[in-house]
Amino acid sequence: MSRHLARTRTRPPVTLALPALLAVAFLLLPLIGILSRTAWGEVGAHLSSPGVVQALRLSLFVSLWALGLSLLLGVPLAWLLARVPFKGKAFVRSLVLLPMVLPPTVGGVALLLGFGRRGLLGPWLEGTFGITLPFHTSGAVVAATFVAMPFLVISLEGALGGLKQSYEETAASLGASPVRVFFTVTLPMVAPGLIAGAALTWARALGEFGATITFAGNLPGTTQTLPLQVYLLLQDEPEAATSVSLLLLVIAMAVLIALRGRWTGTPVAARSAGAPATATDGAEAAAAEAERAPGAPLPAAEVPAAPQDTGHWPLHATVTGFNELTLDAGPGTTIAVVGENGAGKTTLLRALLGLTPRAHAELRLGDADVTALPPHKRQVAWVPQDGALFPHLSALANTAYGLRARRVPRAEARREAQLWLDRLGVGHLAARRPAQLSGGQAQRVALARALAARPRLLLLDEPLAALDQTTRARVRHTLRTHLAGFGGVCLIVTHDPVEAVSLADRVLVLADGRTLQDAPPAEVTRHPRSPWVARMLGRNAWPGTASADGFALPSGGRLVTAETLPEGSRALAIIGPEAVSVHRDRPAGSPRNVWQGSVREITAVGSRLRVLVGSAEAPDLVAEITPEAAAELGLVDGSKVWTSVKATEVTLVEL
Ligand SMILES: Nc1ncnc2c1ncn2[C@@H]1O[C@H](COP(=O)(O)OP(=O)(O)OP(=O)(O)O)[C@@H](O)[C@H]1O
Repeated sequence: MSRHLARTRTRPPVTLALPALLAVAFLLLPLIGILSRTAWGEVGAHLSSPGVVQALRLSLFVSLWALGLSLLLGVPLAWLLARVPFKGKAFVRSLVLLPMVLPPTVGGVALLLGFGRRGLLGPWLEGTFGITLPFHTSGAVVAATFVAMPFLVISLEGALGGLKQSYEETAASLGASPVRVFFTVTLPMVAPGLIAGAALTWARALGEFGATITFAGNLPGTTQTLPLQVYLLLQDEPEAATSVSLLLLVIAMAVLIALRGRWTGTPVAARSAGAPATATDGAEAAAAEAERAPGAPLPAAEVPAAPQDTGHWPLHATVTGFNELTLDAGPGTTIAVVGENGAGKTTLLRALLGLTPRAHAELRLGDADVTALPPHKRQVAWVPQDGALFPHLSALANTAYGLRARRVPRAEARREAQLWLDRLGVGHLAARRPAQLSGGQAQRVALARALAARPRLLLLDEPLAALDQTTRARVRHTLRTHLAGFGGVCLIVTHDPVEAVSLADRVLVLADGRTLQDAPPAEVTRHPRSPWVARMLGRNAWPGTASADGFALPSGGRLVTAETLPEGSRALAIIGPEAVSVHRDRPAGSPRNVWQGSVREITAVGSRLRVLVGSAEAPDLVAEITPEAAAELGLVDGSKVWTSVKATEVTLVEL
């Protein structure tokens, strides 16, 4: 394999390879110079001389302080730049980067004019705190911090930028305050970027020269750090200077090799950092689940008692902005939210969470008006599409997260979390990290985590979308069982008609952010109010106008119907695919709607076939027939057929 790869690897063009090699040589030569001129026998003596030891100690002291200050100031600054939109952000970012491109001596002059004795802040610092920065070790710290902090800020900002915000938003929906979210979710998840930035910052502070000598001076034991020593030694003892340079070189190289380029802000890679394995790992995940028999949901009789608030939380919401709608639902109602792409489903959920300025929700849960509350105080739990399990926490710690955020003692929170995991059939996986779970298992843990947070409103954004068919059916069953005991309202965004019809008590159809239909599944299936919903539910839906003798199609065709609507009213004619008959020859008999056409597509749905027939006389029509019937008719793509629909099988829905 590797030999094959070596053979197929393309040779880089000489015009690019040559300058690149020259660049490497250009960077390498000075290092070779140091190595070749080092008096290896005397390195020990040079590095242990009192002056060097003193400078080394001072360098470590100054660089560690500079690192501490950079962390203290730079971490919040990086967070602000990455997370908060504000005016002048480009200017602040340029300001952060400035010390990286400014000649360090110019930086030193600027520091003198800012913090020096006669600088802007100097007299105040001296008068109030008795602090004089120049010619003092604290001055060396300030100079080192000035030049080194940008490395921390850009590295961390890059890492924060690559972190999906759904983790932090989910944490907030589980009740964690912004500060708690920052320390328990954000920081651990960007730890590689933070560590890399910190290492670079420290290395840069250790090597700082120009700003220090200009601003803090070159006083032995006070501000004379190792790089300043090198400069002095170069004049009197060049060999000692080479030995000290070698030391700094080794430290810098060691830091860079250890980081292996990570400082440029590598985002947390989905799978490796612990995002759940998508269950589209398919058969493998399903097989793994089946194999772990203890993972099957518990039969209702064996389900441990729900450790949740036993309250009942009706919902009343008035949403304005992109979404314009009012929603009322009794406790325990499950509502499927459906609509075309861009209809405003996610925006509605985010408005209820208080997470978007694009829509505003006046929200009442039970007796409490939570409109003015921030997301973490609303008790509205959210399960985003990918589950957003925190990759650095075990399934148990993930599930206990909401309880811990509500200050439930650790032991109690873990006990309750374990109960929820047991209820959802994943109790045996409590110790696993999300990366070690299949998609179906991860979704159950995400659901357990949301329910354990004792929400009063539950929002599930396409909870089963990432799962394969087998796992999807199993998790749907689990979901139905456990939503049954939930005392609040549950909104499930879905594109899957089976999910909408089988899970929900009501289907809320959105179009352009508004309610197009809000009715029980049976009613929506029978009387869909838009062609899109009808098609989503697998039905034929033809828009047209009611006429005296039936239904007029815009193309000029006519439909014979048993029911009638006031003449001229706009309506949808709904025809179930099972009500469409397919024939080889023109059918004779009772009054029927009959069209001639040709088969455009045949697809399998479960044990039946759906046949799409195109016709010049009527819109496209889908028929559902058995494979045996299809074989008898000899149907293939392009077959000439006749379709018929009884007048009594056409339902008219006034628009
Ligand atoms: N942050 C945003 N800024 C501006 N417009 C946005 C933003 N987020 C969404 N939109 C727009 O708002 C509309 C509704 O988006 P939303 O994500 O709520 O739709 P959806 O029904 O969830 O769609 P989908 O089924 O594709 O997920 C879309 O037209 C979308 O382009």
